Amino acid sequence: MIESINPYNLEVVEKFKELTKKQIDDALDCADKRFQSWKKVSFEEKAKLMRKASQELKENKQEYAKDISLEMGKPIKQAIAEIEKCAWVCEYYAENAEKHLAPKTIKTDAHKSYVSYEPIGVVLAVMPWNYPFWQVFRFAAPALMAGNIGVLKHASSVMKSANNIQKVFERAGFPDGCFQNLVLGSSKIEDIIRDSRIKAVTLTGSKPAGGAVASVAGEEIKKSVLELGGSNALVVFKDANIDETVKTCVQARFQNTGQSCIAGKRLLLHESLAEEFTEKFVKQVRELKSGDPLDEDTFIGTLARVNLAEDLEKQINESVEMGAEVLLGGKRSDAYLEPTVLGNVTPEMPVFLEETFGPAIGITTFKEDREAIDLVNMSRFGLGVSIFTEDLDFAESIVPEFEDGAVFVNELVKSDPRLPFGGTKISGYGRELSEDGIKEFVNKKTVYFNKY
Ligand SMILES: NC(=O)c1ccc[n+]([C@@H]2O[C@H](COP(=O)([O-])OP(=O)(O)OC[C@H]3O[C@@H](n4cnc5c(N)ncnc54)[C@H](O)[C@@H]3O)[C@@H](O)[C@H]2O)c1
Ligand SMILES: O=CCCC(=O)O
Repeated sequence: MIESINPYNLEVVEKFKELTKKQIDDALDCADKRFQSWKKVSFEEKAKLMRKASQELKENKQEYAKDISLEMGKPIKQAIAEIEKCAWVCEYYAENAEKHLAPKTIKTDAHKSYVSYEPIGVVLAVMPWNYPFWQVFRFAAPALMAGNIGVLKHASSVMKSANNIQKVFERAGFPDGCFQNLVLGSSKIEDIIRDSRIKAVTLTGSKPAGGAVASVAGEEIKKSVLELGGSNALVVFKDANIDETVKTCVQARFQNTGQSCIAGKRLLLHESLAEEFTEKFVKQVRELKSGDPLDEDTFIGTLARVNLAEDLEKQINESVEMGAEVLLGGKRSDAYLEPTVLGNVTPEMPVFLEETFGPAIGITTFKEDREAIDLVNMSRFGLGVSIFTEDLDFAESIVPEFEDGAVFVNELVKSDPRLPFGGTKISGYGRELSEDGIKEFVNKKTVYFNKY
């Protein structure tokens, strides 16, 4: 059985029976058969269904959000915002997919030559628990609009949300088999990737999971997209607007109780403003309200599982043993970890070197701009970086210096359906969202006409 456990009170939310071999086979058959008809459906018809999915999400956001909060401890207001963002991505692709995938004429010596973007078939999505709806919708909306079929292997701890996502597409009127949730543990993934009915795989999650999935896909010569972890830096240069930057950095680190791949996890402060900034930052973090995720006023919930809070506590304790100073928090109770701020953090410490997936941040100071850039690039991760300065020309001049998939100036790194999203280095490869995202799982077919 697969279990969802409420991390706030440790009660079982629901149990789910894993699919049998025969049920998996039937689901893949259904998906494969559906592809034969779905690939011929017009953009207009697909867009109509995708807009219905958006409507369904908006009309029932409370119901879906409550299950997210119960399964992984996300504060309810943030869970509702997640559902609203899913509605947005559905609308975005309903509106733009046809434009993104319009054939592209290329002038050559041919009578006519162009590239057409065609669906490839059934795509497996292996997804994490931190944004149980959003991670899936940002794959599913473009995939379905491109004419592909989606099968989902979600994190075991959010299986109710996974079933709810299938329900959204069913309620919207998508034909059977367009999108199915497979109730499975990760040990079954290898066989599914190797199945000839699966044409490609996308994984959002950790490096070990990404490596395991990509190796199998590689052996089978199947396309993969990996959206993995991050350890984004928040770099505050000496001329930054301190009050605005403090607010943005608190959001960047502590929203979703710190469980976001693109959260700002390393705070790099110019030494000239470090004292004032740290004082204001710690004050605002202290004011964040922890509590029951179902309470509208709660901003910090629990982590999604007790072991995740234990892992983070260990990273904090080891960093403290190496010389970091606890400026706030640091204590854990079951899946709850106090919002934590550490000072005197150096690059050898776990909170700098590793990804910290929860409400904790380490502060490191720098003297020279070059030193800040080097500290950012020192990370093995490369998802994104936020830089804060009033001098936009300076900001623009250093953008090429960063090795990350995204640079945000005076803003936290965030995902937006209109912009490509993805990383470099061990944060993965490929892009989601925007035109780049929808073009990951299509056959870019070269068409060439000669005329005798
Ligand atoms: N880049 C992004 O967009 C992004 C977004 C969210 C989370 N993440 C990352 O995800 C991690 C947290 O999520 P998580 O704990 O659910 O990650 P995880 O890697 O443990 O799990 C992600 C998914 O992969 C599956 N999985 C795990 N091990 C596997 C294996 N060996 N073979 C096949 N499948 C396997 C899981 O069952 C789950 O469905 C963090 O590192 C975070 O940064 C990245
Ligand atoms: O966890 C990573 C993705 C979060 C987001 O897209 O906002």
